[in-house]
Order: sequence, then structure tokens, then C-alpha cells
Amino acid sequence: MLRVAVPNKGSLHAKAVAMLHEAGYLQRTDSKELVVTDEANNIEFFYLRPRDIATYVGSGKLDMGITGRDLLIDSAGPAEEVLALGFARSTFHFAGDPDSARGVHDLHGKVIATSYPSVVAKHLADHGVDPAGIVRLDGAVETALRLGVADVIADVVETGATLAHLGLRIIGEPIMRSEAVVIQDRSDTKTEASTRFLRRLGGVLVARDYVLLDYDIEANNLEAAVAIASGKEGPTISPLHREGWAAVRVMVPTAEAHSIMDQLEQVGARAILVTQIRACRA
Ligand SMILES: Nc1ncnc2c1ncn2[C@@H]1O[C@H](COP(=O)(O)OP(=O)(O)OP(=O)(O)O)[C@@H](O)[C@H]1O
Ligand SMILES: O=P(O)(O)OC[C@H]1O[C@H](OP(=O)(O)OP(=O)(O)O)[C@H](O)[C@@H]1O
Ligand SMILES: [Mg+2]
Repeated sequence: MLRVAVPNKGSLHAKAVAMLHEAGYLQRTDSKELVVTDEANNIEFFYLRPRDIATYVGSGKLDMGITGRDLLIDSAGPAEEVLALGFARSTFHFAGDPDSARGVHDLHGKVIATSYPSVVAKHLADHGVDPAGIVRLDGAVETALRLGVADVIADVVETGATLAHLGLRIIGEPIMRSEAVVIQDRSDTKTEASTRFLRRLGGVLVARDYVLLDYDIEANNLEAAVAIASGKEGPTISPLHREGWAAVRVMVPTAEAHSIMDQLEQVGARAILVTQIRACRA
């Protein structure tokens, strides 16, 4: 049975569970449940703290897990990323009062508070910067500045609202970019079960990113229309019960669907319909 770690709280939890649901897996209905066995799919889900997931997977106790790329990197363990999931996107930055520092080289001799000490230490070492200290905190890292615990922080930034609210500025370039990822032990070989799990999640990603577009078009205009949207593997073209016309079905990126419809209409497409994809293997 495949054993998979799922974040039990925080930014990753709800979206990871939603994705597993969409992939057809049984998920817990009570937040007190720590393990759920999905007999039908031969898979067991362990609900764990996001920060611990790379440790469990890296030690081989669990086969795979969903966590943040930043947490995986900070763990510095033997687990590796095998699939990016596109949610919980964030960047990781140094930040401080507007006059505290302009770039990483100004951090020489400063005390830095962070929940990601290993990432910060490596980044500073890579830039030849020697801080006065790195203070590890679990959260609310921004408050360390106000309380005088640190000169500068290194933290997750999503919208930037938290920093703006406190009048803090980003210092230098992003240290890393993160999103939710599936991880696996580096020494694990692919099994049929792990491949199936990844294929299912990959199918959810495609189903979320693409829609199906159907339209009718006169045969004369077909080439122009296909040039606008040619699909992942080429469009399906069927004869229409109307002399000289065809019906076309094609997958297009969700984000581009409306602009593609505008362009198709201009080359003569009619009855253009968009349909959401619930699941797929593409
Ligand atoms: N505001 C945010 N937006 C997007 N991703 C975030 C945000 N805050 C944290 N993350 C991501 O969530 C993961 C951290 O997991 P963690 O459990 O600490 O989440 P959290 O949302 O910060 O939870 P907590 O409420 O315990 O602080 C990391 O991958 C991090 O990049
Ligand atoms: O750029 P923003 O959209 O404002 O998001 C970034 C904030 O979100 C996270 O905090 P969280 O809510 O997880 O609280 P924490 O500091 O206690 O971890 C992170 O640590 C930042 O403080
Ligand atoms: Mg947090």
C-alpha cells in the first residue's frame, strides 16, 4: 500500500486535500483523524505537520508527501521534488526597516530572524556574508524586528500585505520561490503505485489548467481556426450535418480561453462553447 504524507494545517492543507479529492482519493472528514486508509485505491494518507513531511519521506518511513518546496529545501534531507502542484506559491525574502539594508551584502554582522534557518545560512554563505546570528522562530517572524530580537528577517512573502502593513521593505533579490510539491525519497525507485499517484495528480493539474472548446466553422476557414488553437495533440474535426461545415473540439489553456474565442469568432467560428474538464489523463 502506498503511504503518502498530507499537510495537516496551514496554507498547504485545504488545497492539498482538495487536489487529492479531485484525483479520486478518500480524504479525512474529521480533522482529528491522523491516518486515512483508502482501500479501493490501495493508498494510506498520513496527516502531518508540513515541516515534518520531508523528514518522514526522506527517512523512508513514508513513500511520498505533499509539502512546500521551501520546506523541502530547508530540511536539507534526502527527499526530492517529483511534481510541482501550482498552489501555495510564495517567494522568500530578506526584509527589514527601509533603512536597514539594501542588498544581501549589507547583512554582514546583522542578526536575522527566520523559520528557515538552513536556507538562510546557506544563502548567506554562498554570498560570502557572515551574519552576527540567525534566530530560529516558528512564526510571526516580523514581530522579531519590533521586539528588537533581530535586525532583519527572512520570511515567506505572498501578496506582500504583511510587510506593507508593518512598513517593512524587501531587501535584495528573492532567496527562493516556492509552491506546493510532491516529494519522494531520492533513493526510491519508481513503483507502479507511485507512478499512478503522480499520473492522477498530473491529470488534475491539466484538468484545472485547460478547458474544452467546441465550435462550428466553414471548411474554408478551418485552417485559420486551427492555427489559432491547435490543442495538445491536434484538434478533433468532425463533419457537421450542414454542407461545407465542420465541428471542432480542442483543448485550450483556461487563462487564454476568452481571447482564443475572440480570435476564432473573427475567422468565422460559430456556436463556440467552453466546457470545464473534471478529470483527464493527457
Ligand atoms: N501567506 C502564504 N501564502 C502562500 N504560501 C504560504 C504562505 N505562508 C506560508 N506559505 C507556505 O506554506 C508552507 C509553510 O507551511 P506552514 O504550515 O508553515 O504554513 P502556514 O500557512 O505558514 O501555517 P501557519 O498558520 O502554521 O503559519 C510553505 O511552503 C510556505 O511557502
Ligand atoms: O505576503 P503576505 O500575503 O502577507 O503573506 C506572507 C505572510 O504569510 C505567512 O504568515 P502566516 O499567516 O503563516 O503566519 P506566521 O507568520 O505565524 O507563519 C508568512 O510568514 C508571512 O508573514
Ligand atoms: Mg506561517
